[in-house]
Amino acid sequence: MSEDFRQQALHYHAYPVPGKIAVELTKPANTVEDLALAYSPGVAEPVREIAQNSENVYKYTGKGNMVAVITNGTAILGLGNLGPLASKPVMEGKALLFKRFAGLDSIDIEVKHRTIDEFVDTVANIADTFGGINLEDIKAPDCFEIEKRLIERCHVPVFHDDQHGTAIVTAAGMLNALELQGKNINEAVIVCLGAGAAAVACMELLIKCGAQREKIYMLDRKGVIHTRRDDINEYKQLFANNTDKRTLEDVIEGADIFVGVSGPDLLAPEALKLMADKPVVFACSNPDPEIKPELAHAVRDDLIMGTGRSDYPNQVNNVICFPFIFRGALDVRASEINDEMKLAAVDAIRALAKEPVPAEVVAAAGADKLEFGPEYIIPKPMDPRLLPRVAKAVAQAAVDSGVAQIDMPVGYMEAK
Ligand SMILES: NC(=O)C1=CN([C@@H]2O[C@H](COP(=O)(O)OP(=O)(O)OC[C@H]3O[C@@H](n4cnc5c(N)ncnc54)[C@H](OP(=O)(O)O)[C@@H]3O)[C@@H](O)[C@H]2O)C=CC1
Ligand SMILES: CC(=O)C(=O)O
Ligand SMILES: [Mg+2]
Repeated sequence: MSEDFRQQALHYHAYPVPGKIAVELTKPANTVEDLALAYSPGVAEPVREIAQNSENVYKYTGKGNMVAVITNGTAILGLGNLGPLASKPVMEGKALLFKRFAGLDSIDIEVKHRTIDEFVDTVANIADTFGGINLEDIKAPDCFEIEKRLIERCHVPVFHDDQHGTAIVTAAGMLNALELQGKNINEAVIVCLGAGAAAVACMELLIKCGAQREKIYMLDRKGVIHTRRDDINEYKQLFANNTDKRTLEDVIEGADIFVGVSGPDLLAPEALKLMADKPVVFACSNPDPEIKPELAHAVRDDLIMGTGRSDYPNQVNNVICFPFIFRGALDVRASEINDEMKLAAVDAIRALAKEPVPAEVVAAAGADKLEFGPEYIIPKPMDPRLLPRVAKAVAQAAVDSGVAQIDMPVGYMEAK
């Protein structure tokens, strides 16, 4: 990152007011009459209504349009465990994206805790305040247990974005990229560098989309995860491959797919050269990918490449999912975000990439043209069609799979 860009980023966050989000009022609060309605005595009326029937909270408060972004700061992007306070700009960033792309109000909550029990208790005890809980940047394996226990305890959808948001976008982009490369996910040999939150969820969803578990080679800091290792947790164990291969160089030879959800600059150009013809390389580590696109393209001209960043083509980043999946889930008051909803999001994102792109999106992307192909496998985050398409598909899937607690709103997303 250049010094100039670093200064720009710091300036953006500091001015004209510190941070990226604030609270806005939705009702007038100017006169004595306004205050009598907003506060005492008027506020007592919705209190009584909600106390009588808890569903009224959706009628009289902002709960149904509010998502909490909650973290402990243990896996901030690819920067690692820098603690709750340092994670705040990222969490405010997620809140900004919820509002900008899906009109959802969102607040960041950074939790200091000693044990998993303490974190789960903290979140479960405040969960009813919100329409949904977006867990963010919590390291593996803790994130798996935390999410499972919160889903059991909370009455609103709980979704760990780094797992499922990333997996949905990766699957959508991957299926499109493979189609362009003339390859089939069922036969693809897959290397996944990283064995944490994003890695495990991405590989599980690719398997649901047709990938074969035994053709996946997952690696952590110690190398390939294989059946003779005795130092792996139960989540890595699911990907223990019965192989003699031990290093990235061993497994990447002849591989069709590389998914990087690990850290910066971990894929050497020499290793990339060993992949099969027409490979797909998603170097998703943020802010610095496993290999820079310019380096990758310099050594191969037959690859399709994606990164997590906005400033390269093919941004494989959970921003293309989380605002829209929560919009759909909240609008039918889904009790959870299930596999049917996740797969509906994959299909909707995939399909949109194949449609002609509106001129304003092309302009906002700073591109001359955007057309389904190696440099455009996935929609741009600022594509306004993502909201109606993904939210509607997700809401419909929630209704069809029986987790929606209200009917699909009449004409839902049709005007958009
Ligand atoms: N583009 C996107 O939308 C997203 C990108 N990401 C990126 O993915 C990365 C991981 O995030 P997340 O899964 O949440 O974090 P976790 O902490 O849960 O997992 C990190 C994983 O990366 C592995 N790893 C770290 N360094 C190396 C290395 N040198 N060699 C091999 N493996 C390594 C760790 O290995 P070990 O288990 O041995 O510690 C661990 O398995 C981050 O860079 C993040 O920015 C994450 C979510 C979304
Ligand atoms: C994009 C994101 O959520 C991450 O890198 O952690
Ligand atoms: Mg994240």
